[in-house]
Order: sequence, then structure tokens, then C-alpha cells
Amino acid sequence: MKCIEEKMWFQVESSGTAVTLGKFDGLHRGHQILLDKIEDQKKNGLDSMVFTFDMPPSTLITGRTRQQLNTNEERARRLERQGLDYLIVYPFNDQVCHMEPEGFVEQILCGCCHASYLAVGTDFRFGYRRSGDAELLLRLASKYGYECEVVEKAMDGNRAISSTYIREELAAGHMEKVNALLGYPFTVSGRVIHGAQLGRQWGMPTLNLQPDPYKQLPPGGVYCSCTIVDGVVRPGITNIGYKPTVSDAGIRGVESYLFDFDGDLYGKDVEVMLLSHVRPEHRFESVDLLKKQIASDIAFGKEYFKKYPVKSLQKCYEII
Ligand SMILES: Cc1cc2nc3c(=O)[nH]c(=O)nc-3n(C[C@H](O)[C@H](O)[C@H](O)COP(=O)(O)O)c2cc1C
Ligand SMILES: Nc1ncnc2c1ncn2[C@@H]1O[C@H](COP(=O)(O)OP(=O)(O)OP(=O)(O)O)[C@@H](O)[C@H]1O
Repeated sequence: MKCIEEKMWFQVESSGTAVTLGKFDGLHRGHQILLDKIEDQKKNGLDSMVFTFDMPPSTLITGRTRQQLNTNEERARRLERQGLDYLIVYPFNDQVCHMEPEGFVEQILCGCCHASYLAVGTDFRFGYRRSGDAELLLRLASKYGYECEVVEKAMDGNRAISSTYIREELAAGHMEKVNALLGYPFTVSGRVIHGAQLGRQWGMPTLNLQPDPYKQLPPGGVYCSCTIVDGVVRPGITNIGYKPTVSDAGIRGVESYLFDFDGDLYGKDVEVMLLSHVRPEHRFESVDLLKKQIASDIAFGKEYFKKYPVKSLQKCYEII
């Protein structure tokens, strides 16, 4: 996958691209319909392209930085695994903000990206004050020589699936719902760092991650999880939080105990899939009480995985 980041003017080598546009935070089931559309255009000799911005457009306008379902790195990695040819992470600056919609189509989509096919959802907006929409893209199609497909929103009952909807469910810790809306398990990725090594002394070595500050996490607590280590999906149990019983550093981390695993993971890049909320994190009166509780969390997790098909997660990881 070719990634073009932070460049306002460029020319892709491809002579014709199939492009989908938007923020694509989460790459949820609705986004997946558009991704399938552009991949399908490969049969017509086009290269697939996702055109997105380096930060959500609302950030520049509201001045607030919102946490995301995916970090930009996670989004890029996922798209690359899916076989995308081009990822454009366009700078979202004042000049772009003030661009008229037709100018954007002519200069950027056609001029820089060589778009021959566009796929967007019905509510797609672009250009100055969001004045461009899917209808305009359809109207300009013959003038600029591209084909445009406008896709109906994928629904969950009577609510459209959107990144906003999924962020709400994630904030409530409803992992089953989050994962159903995404179409794959929500993951937190990071490099394994050193913890206080207490877990090892308790006979329960754990891997610790320091998640990206812009990554939205579910509420602190214990989750049944699977961790991808060197491409292998391993079941376990994860605590997200501050370890208040043993630490007052106030640093939120992600910590996983992998069942039936023994190995040195320091420095490795891993991904933790969060599958089901078990309980909130507590400050215990003593370390002994915490250890007892963790033993019971582990027993609970092992029971969970007797019912949950880990094999399907391995498959899901290999497909995406
Ligand atoms: C399944 C699980 C549940 C945990 N629950 C809590 C908790 O409720 N409260 C807490 O203070 N720490 C909790 N912890 C964090 C422990 O305090 C931590 O694992 C221990 O201090 C070892 O940390 P270390 O990796 O830095 O050595 C939990 C850890 C795991 C793996
Ligand atoms: N449920 C859906 N079904 C089909 N297409 C969708 C769906 N949701 C978004 N899209 C389309 O995917 C592209 C990227 O969407 P984008 O990420 O900007 O929106 P979103 O998921 O609705 O996020 P937000 O909640 O932040 O508005 C757009 O073309 C959009 O119209």
C-alpha cells in the first residue's frame, strides 16, 4: 500500500483509481461496504484508494481533539492488510477547509488522485462549510469523467451505523455491541513495556501496554480478551486502568494475562482484542484480596473461552 501523507499537491502513478472518502474512524461495517466497492473495481483495472484527512474535520473547526476508535497507524495497518493500493491522509488546514467543493473534485480527486470511480455514503459532505454532498458528486460525474456510486447507510435496527454510535457504545463498555457494529473485535495495539514485575512474583506474568493518548478505550475494568502475538491469537484476561491497589502513579495502562503462555514479550508489538466486560477495576484493601480476585477473573475468563470460539478470531485476524 502506498501512503501519501501531509501533501497538498501530488500525482499518483496509477492511471485510474477507485476512491472512497471520509474519516473512516473504526473501519466499521458501513465503511466496509464502501471498501468492498472500491476493491471490486480492481476487476476494471482500477487501483483502490481511501482518501481521508490527517485529523477529523470537526477537530479543526471545534478546536477539540476527540479520541478515536482507531489511531491513524491502526487504520493504516488494517487497510494495508485488506489489500488497499493507496491511502491518502490529506492535510486538513485552513486552505483545504475553505476549498469550494467543485475545486476539490477537479484539482484533488481528479487532478491529484486520478479518480475514475467514487463510492460514498448518502450523508457524505465535503468542501467549504460542508456544502458539497453525494448529489453534487453525482452531478459532476460526466463533466469530470468518473463514475459515482452512492451507498445506502448500513443500519443497526433503525439507527445508522456510524463512528459516533460506536464511540458511545465503547464509552459504555458494551464490547459485544461495539464488536457487532464494527464487524470485528475492537483492538488496542502497542509495544510491550516493563511493568512493576509484581505479576511475575505472583506467578501471573502480564504484558503491559501504554496506549496512544488519542485512542478511545472502554471504561476501566477487566475484560475477556485475545492478544495477537506474532500473528497468533491467544486468549486471556485484560485489565484497563490505574492499578489503584498497588500504584498511585495515575497512569492508565492496558495489562493482559495470557492463558497457558510462557515467553518473553518485552518490546514486541501486540494487539489486544477486547471481547466482553467482566467487572470494574477496584482499589482493594490488601494485595492478597486483589490476588484472590484476579485468580477468580482468570477462572471466569477460562470458562468464557470454553464457549467462545478462539479459532474464529484467528480466522478473522487472518482475513482482515
Ligand atoms: C485480570 C486482572 C485484573 C486486575 N484487577 C485489578 C484491580 O481491580 N485493581 C487493581 O488495583 N489492579 C488490578 N490489576 C492490576 C494488578 O494490580 C497488576 O496486575 C499487578 O500489580 C502486576 O502489575 P505489573 O505488571 O506492573 O507487575 C488487575 C490485573 C489483571 C491482570
Ligand atoms: N453505515 C454506513 N453505511 C454506508 N456508508 C457509510 C456508513 N457510515 C458512513 N458511511 C460512509 O463512509 C464514508 C466515511 O464515513 P465517515 O467515517 O466520515 O462517517 P461516520 O462513520 O458516519 O462517522 P461519524 O459518526 O464521525 O460521522 C462516508 O462516505 C460515509 O457516508
